[in-house]
Amino acid sequence: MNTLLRIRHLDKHFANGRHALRDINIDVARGDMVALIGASGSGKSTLLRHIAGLVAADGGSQSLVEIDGCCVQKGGRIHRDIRKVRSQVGFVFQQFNLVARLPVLVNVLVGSLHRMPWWRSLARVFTAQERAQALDALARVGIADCHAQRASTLSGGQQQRAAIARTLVQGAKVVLADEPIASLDPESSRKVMEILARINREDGCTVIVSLHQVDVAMKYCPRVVALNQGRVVFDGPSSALTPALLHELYGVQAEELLRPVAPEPAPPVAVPWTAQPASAV
Ligand SMILES: Nc1ncnc2c1ncn2[C@@H]1O[C@H](COP(=O)(O)OP(=O)(O)OP(=O)(O)O)[C@@H](O)[C@H]1O
Repeated sequence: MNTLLRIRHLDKHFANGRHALRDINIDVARGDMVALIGASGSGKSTLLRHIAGLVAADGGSQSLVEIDGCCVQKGGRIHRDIRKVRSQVGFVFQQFNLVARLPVLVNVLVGSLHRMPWWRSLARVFTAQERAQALDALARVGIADCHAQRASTLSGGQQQRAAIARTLVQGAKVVLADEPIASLDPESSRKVMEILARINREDGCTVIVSLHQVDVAMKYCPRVVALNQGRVVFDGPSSALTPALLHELYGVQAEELLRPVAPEPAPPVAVPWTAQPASAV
C-alpha cells in the first residue's frame, strides 16, 4: 500500500474524563476515499481533528499520526513543523468556516496564503494568476458566477462548495471533511458529495469524510471505517456493511445510521400533449 496517512495507538481523554478515542490504528492509501461513520458522539470529529493536528492525543502515549511521511503528532505532542504539514491538509467543516463578510473569491484565495511571502499574506494582495486559479476552482465546483458575492449571501450548499474550492486552491493532498452534508438539503448534499468524489478521482486527492448516513457512505466511498464509543469496530469495503452487521456493531443506534437521506425529488415528467376534441375543452 502506498500509505499517505498512518495512525497508531491514538488515545484521547478530554479534561472532563471522556475517553473519546481508544487505540485507533488506521492506514489510508494515497488516493483513497474513506468514509468515517458512527453514531453521534462516537468520535468522528475528534479523530479528524487529531489527523489535522488541531488536537493532541493523550500525553505520554505511544500515539503517532503521519501524513505522507511527515509527523503531525507523536506521543501526545503536535510536531513543531505542523504548519508545513497542515498546508497539505484541507479541512471542510460542517459549518463551512467562511468569512461571511468577505467575497467568495477572497475566501477561496485564503487557500493560497501558505504559499505567499508573509507581507503579501498580511496585506492579502493576490496576483492575477492566483485570482485566475481561484476562479478556476470555483468553476470546478459550479459557482464561478458567485465569486463577487459576500460569502454570507450564498446558500449552505454553495458555501460548502466554496469551502471545497478553497482546498483545491490550497493544493491539499488530503481533504478531511467533517460531516460536510449534515446541514444541507438532499440535492445540495448530492452535489457536495459528487464534488468530493470528483476531486478524489480527477486530482488523486485522498478524501476522508465523516458521515452519519450509511447509504451516502456506500454510494461514494469504497472503504468505510466505523467508530463506536471511540473504537474502530469495522474497517473494510463499504459493500460489506449490511443492516444486520450494523445492528451487530451498534445495536439500536444502527437506526441513526440507516436512516436514509430524504430521496431526491423526481424529475418533472413530461406529459405528452394530445389534441383534445373540441367538446372536451
Ligand atoms: N472538547 C471536548 N471536551 C470534552 N468532551 C469532548 C470534547 N470534544 C468532544 N468531546 C466528547 O467526545 C466524544 C466524541 O465527540 P465527537 O464530537 O468526536 O463525536 P462525533 O462522532 O463527531 O459526534 P457527532 O456526529 O454528533 O458530531 C463525545 O462524547 C463528546 O461529548
